[in-house]
Amino acid sequence: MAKTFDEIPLTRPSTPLLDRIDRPADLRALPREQLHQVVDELRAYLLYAVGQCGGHFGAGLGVVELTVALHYLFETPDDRLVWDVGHQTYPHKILTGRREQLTSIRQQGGLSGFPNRAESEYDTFGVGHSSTSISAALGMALGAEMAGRQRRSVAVIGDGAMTAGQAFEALNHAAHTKSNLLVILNDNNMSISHNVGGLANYFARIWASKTYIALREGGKKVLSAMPAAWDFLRRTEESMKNMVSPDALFESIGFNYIGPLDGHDIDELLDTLGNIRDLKGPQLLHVYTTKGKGFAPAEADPVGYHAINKIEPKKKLEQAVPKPGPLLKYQDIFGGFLCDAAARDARLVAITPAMCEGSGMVEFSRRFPERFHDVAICEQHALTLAAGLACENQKPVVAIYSTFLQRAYDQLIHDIALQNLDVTFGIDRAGIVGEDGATHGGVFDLAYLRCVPNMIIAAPADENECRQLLYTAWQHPGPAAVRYPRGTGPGVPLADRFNALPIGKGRRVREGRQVAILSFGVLLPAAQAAAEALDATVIDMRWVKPLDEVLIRELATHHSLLVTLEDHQLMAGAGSAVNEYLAASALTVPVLNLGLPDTFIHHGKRDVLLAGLGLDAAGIEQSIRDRLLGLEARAARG
Ligand SMILES: Cc1ncc(C[n+]2csc(CCOP(=O)(O)OP(=O)(O)O)c2C)c(N)n1
Ligand SMILES: CC(=O)[C@@H](O)[C@H](O)COP(=O)(O)O
Ligand SMILES: [Mg+2]
Repeated sequence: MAKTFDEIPLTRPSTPLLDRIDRPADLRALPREQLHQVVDELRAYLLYAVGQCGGHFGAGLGVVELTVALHYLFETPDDRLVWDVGHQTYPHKILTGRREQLTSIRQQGGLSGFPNRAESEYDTFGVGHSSTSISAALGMALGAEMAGRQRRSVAVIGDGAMTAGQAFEALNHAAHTKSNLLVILNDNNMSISHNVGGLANYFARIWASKTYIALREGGKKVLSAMPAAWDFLRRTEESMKNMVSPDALFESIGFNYIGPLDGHDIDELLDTLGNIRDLKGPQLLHVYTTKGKGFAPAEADPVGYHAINKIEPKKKLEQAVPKPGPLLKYQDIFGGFLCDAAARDARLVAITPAMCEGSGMVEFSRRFPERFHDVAICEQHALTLAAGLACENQKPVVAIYSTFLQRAYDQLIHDIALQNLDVTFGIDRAGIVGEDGATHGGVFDLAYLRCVPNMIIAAPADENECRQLLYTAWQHPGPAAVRYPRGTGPGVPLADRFNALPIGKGRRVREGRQVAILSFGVLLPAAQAAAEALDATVIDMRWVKPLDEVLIRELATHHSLLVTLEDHQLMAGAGSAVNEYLAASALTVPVLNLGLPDTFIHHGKRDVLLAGLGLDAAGIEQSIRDRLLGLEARAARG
């Protein structure tokens, strides 16, 4: 039985076997009997390492045995192992040559928090957004077949990730191609929240039936001596089997279903995987695991321990679970808006694709359960569901991370904007998100929203403006989006009352001369600091669409340099919108656009990354000074 822990070790545990494993071949050289010790050492080291640096926690603990078994029986990296979401791959990274770097994970210059092809040959596919693993693994299987290569292809997907449409698109196609593909369903009955939906219930019933079968097997010996009782059980068994036959769903679409197995029984895993790894055609192995396995507090609170902060020495364990601080997070501003607006208007209904906690919706879900919908990891469904609600004159709000909204772009255009339906988007994690890195960057939403007719888009500068702009957007009788970042604001007090702000109107923050800084969103404080040094005008633009064109025209007339500032890709962002207006209006004032360059911004601390990109006060000031010098030099040349 695997060892369990009730504290996160603050000193590195002794891991003599693990220390000898610098790549899976070293693991495979060990006798099978030693794998129990490898599992215990790997779990102990994982606890220690994540305690040292913070990061995703429960999911990795839940796949320690599975990771060992997979790298032991499959010839990785030649056999392709594709993880889904990838937040559970810290054990995988430890076994594939990154044990000593694990404490650098999610830090600038350190390991990525997800599999990354540029990081290791064992990271066969870059993930971070869920439900892509089966498609990718099938593509690899087909690719190997085309190349005449004999290699195995394995996708490891969680029960949460399995709720997304793309997972079933891939299952459907795999059944069609009949490729040699192993899909391992890692079922811990958890998403980040508790998993929801018919699929989750189905999986739970399978497990219940497993218990039933164990009872039946156990009972057979006793009952067979009691014909009447045995007859009753057999009749009951028929009805139970129809209700919970585990293979019904997957077998009926063309997969050979195996399981469910105890995903923490390394011997059962090794035996089963050893038997099925060379079976032909699409196979689905269903394993049951516990999120947070082996660490009692995480097993008891898999939501709270989905990710943890770095454990500060001498601080108690509870410091590990992220707790609210003195400043409000933007997600909490959003949650407060939802509750206050819902209390006034029964038409408010809120939807999240499996991000209830991260979107600040826990209180709303408790106070208004009948108007709260966690639709599982189903962003496309979330948006069209909102469209349907709007058709019935409800006023739906979709809470969605900027990066995950990318997955439902057609639904936004085709189902909502084209029909000009009254759907409000609370777009969280807009801008650089920090430790989650490039897969989670919320840096494209202005580009992909701005060009959609009927959309209006707001970018608040602080907590109070966020609340008021959310209310304004929600009041608006059409598609409206408000984007705000991960983390806390500058501490601006919230006005109790809702106060709808004029749509498309900016706010003068500082009167200056020569230079006007047009700030779109939360970089306003940095703009203000730079403006003090430059005696520049500062505008909180508030709206990316519609732009405050009257204000821009006035600024262009009275300043010799306009500077746009945004936490978004420069290409097609808010600055581009200003440029387009100036060009269309034949206004020739010089413009300096400040924002994110045309590259992916990898993991690190958000503020440090922003400073590194020249988007802190010093960087903004320097960029403006450099541009002014350039203008002066050009003027001097005549
Ligand atoms: C498209 C997409 N939507 C949402 C998320 C956020 N997210 C990360 S992990 C997770 C839960 C995944 O559940 P499961 O696959 O069961 O993995 P577990 O954490 O239970 O091991 C979610 C919703 C994501 N990564 N990608
Ligand atoms: C793996 C994944 O996609 C989520 O766990 C994500 O990391 C959550 O991000 P936040 O921490 O910003 O809520
Ligand atoms: Mg799960």
